[in-house]
Amino acid sequence: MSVYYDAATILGSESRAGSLKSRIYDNKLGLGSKPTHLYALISEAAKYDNFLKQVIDAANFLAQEPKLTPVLALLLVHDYFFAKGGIAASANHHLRHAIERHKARLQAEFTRARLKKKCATVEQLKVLLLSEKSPSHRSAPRWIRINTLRSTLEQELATTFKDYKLGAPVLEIACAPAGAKILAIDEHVPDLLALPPDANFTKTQAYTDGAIILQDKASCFPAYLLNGDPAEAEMIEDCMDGCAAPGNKTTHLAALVHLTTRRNINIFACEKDDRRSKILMTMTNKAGAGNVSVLERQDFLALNPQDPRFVNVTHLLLDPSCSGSGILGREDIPALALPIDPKSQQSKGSTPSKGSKKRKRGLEALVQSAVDAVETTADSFAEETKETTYDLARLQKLSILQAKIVQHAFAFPAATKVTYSTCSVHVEENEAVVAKVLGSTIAKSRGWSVLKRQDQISGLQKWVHRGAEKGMNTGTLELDDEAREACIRCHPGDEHGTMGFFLCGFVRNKSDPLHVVTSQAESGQDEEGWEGFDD
Ligand SMILES: C[S@@+](CC[C@H](N)C(=O)[O-])C[C@H]1O[C@@H](n2cnc3c(N)ncnc32)[C@H](O)[C@@H]1O
Repeated sequence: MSVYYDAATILGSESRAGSLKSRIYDNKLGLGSKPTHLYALISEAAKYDNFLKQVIDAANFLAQEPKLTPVLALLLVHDYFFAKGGIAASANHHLRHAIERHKARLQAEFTRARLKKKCATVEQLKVLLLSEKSPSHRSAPRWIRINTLRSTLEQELATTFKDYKLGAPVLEIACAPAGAKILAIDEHVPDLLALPPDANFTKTQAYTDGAIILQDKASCFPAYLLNGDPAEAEMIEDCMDGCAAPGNKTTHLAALVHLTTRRNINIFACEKDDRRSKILMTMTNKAGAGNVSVLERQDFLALNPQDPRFVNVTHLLLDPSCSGSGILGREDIPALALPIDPKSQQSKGSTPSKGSKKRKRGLEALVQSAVDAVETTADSFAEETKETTYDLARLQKLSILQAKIVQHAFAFPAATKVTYSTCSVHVEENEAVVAKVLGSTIAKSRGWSVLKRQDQISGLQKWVHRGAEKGMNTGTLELDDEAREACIRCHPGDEHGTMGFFLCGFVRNKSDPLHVVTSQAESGQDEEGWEGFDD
C-alpha cells in the first residue's frame, strides 16, 4: 500500500482520534508504511496546504482523475514540488501518473503562484509560506540548552554545531527546514540555542553524552531566575525542586549552582509519580547532576519543612502539574486546507480531532521505545501533559493545588527565594495563584513578597511580556501593578518562539524583625491546613 493512501487514511474522517504521532505509531489502522515517512509527509504537507490547494484548484484537473481524492492530490502535489525525491512511487504507479499527466498545467500554476508571492526560488517560497501561517500553526524553534555540567557553549559551537551559521533571527529559524544550518544564541538565557524546529540532534554524540538538552526557552526561565546573578547565587545553600520530573529545570539549576564557588550545594528533587521518578533519575544521571538527591515517589506536600535534612534549603523551584494549555501542539492532527473536489462539488477541510481527554506528549513512546520514532526521544520525557478540554472547575482545582504547593514552600525555615511556574496560559493557574499566596497567612507572617522586576536577573528583567493586565484576573484576586510587573509570561507561537508559560519569583527578607516566625507558620499550618490534595 502506498504511503499516500496510508496518510489519507490517517487524515480521513474515521481515524481522527488521538494525536498524529499516536495514530501513526499505535498503528491500529494496520498501515504498512514506515512511520517516519508517514509522519514527515503529513506534517510537511500541512505546512504548505493553503498554497498547494491554490495551485491544485487553479490547475483544475481533479475531475479527470477519478482515483484522486482532494487529500491524495494535496499529498502528491506536495511531494511533486517540495520533496527531495519527488513522488515516492514507482515510475508506473497509477498515483504518480495521475499527477504527471497534468504536470504542464501544475507547473505553470505553481510558478504563477510562486511569482505572485515574489519568491525567486522554491526555498524562499517555503520560508515565506511558513511565516504566513497563523501563530498556532507556526513552528517554534528547537531550543537546545548546553549542559554546562558536561560541556560549554564554545565547545559545542566548535563541534556539534560547527557547520552552523550564527545570528539568524528567531523567526527565520522557526520557519527553516530541518536541514538548514542556521542557529541563534539566545539573548535572554545563557547557554541556550535556537535551531530549526525539525532539526534532530538525538543521534549526536553531544545528546548521547548529556552535553545538550532539548528544552524550551521558557522552561529555562525558572532556574535562571531562582539562581539570580553571580553574587546572589553565592548565597544559595541547599535547593529543593518540589515537582521535578522529568528534570529539565532540576538539571538546569544543578548546572547553574555548579558555577558558584560553593561546592556542597545539595538539590533535593521531589517527584510523587513512580514512573516519572525513574525518568528523573535517568535524566539527572545523564546530565551529570551529581549534586541532585532524588526523593522518589515523594509528595512535596507530605514533606515536613522542619525535617533536619531541609534545614539549609534556601531556594525552592516549583513547577507543579497544570493544564498544559501553553504547550504548542506539535503533535496535533493537522486540519488541512483541501482542494475543491469537483466530484462532490464541495471543499472539505479536515477538522482537528477533539481527541482523547488527555494527550500524553510521549510517555507512551518511552515505553514503546522499539518503535522507530521520528521525534526525539527527549520529547518522550515531556515536562507536562496537555489537556484538551478545560472547564473552570478543573482550573480552580488545579489552582488550589498550585497555591498549596507554593504556600508549603514558604514554610521551609531557611527559605529566602521561591519560583513558581506553569506552562499554562490561564489566569486561574497563574496571576490568581500569585494573588492567593501573597494574601495567605504564611506569606504575611513570614515576610514573603514578589521578586520585583528590577531585582530580577538581567535577562529576565528585560523580557517584555509581564503579568496579565488588570481586569483579566479572576474574581477579587487582583494583583497590584508592581506584582503584575514582577510576573513573567511567554505567549505561545509569538515571535519569541516559546511555548505559553508563566513564572513568578518570591523573596523573603529573613532579617526583617516585623516578620516574626510563628510556630504555626513554621510548621506549615496555614488556616487552610495541609491535608494534601490529589489531582
Ligand atoms: C510540570 S511537571 C514538572 C516538569 C519539570 N519541572 C521539568 O522541568 O522537567 C510536574 C511534575 O510534578 C509532579 N508533581 C505534581 N504534584 C506533586 C507533588 N505534590 N509532589 C511531588 N511531585 C508532584 C508531577 O508528577 C509531574 O511530574
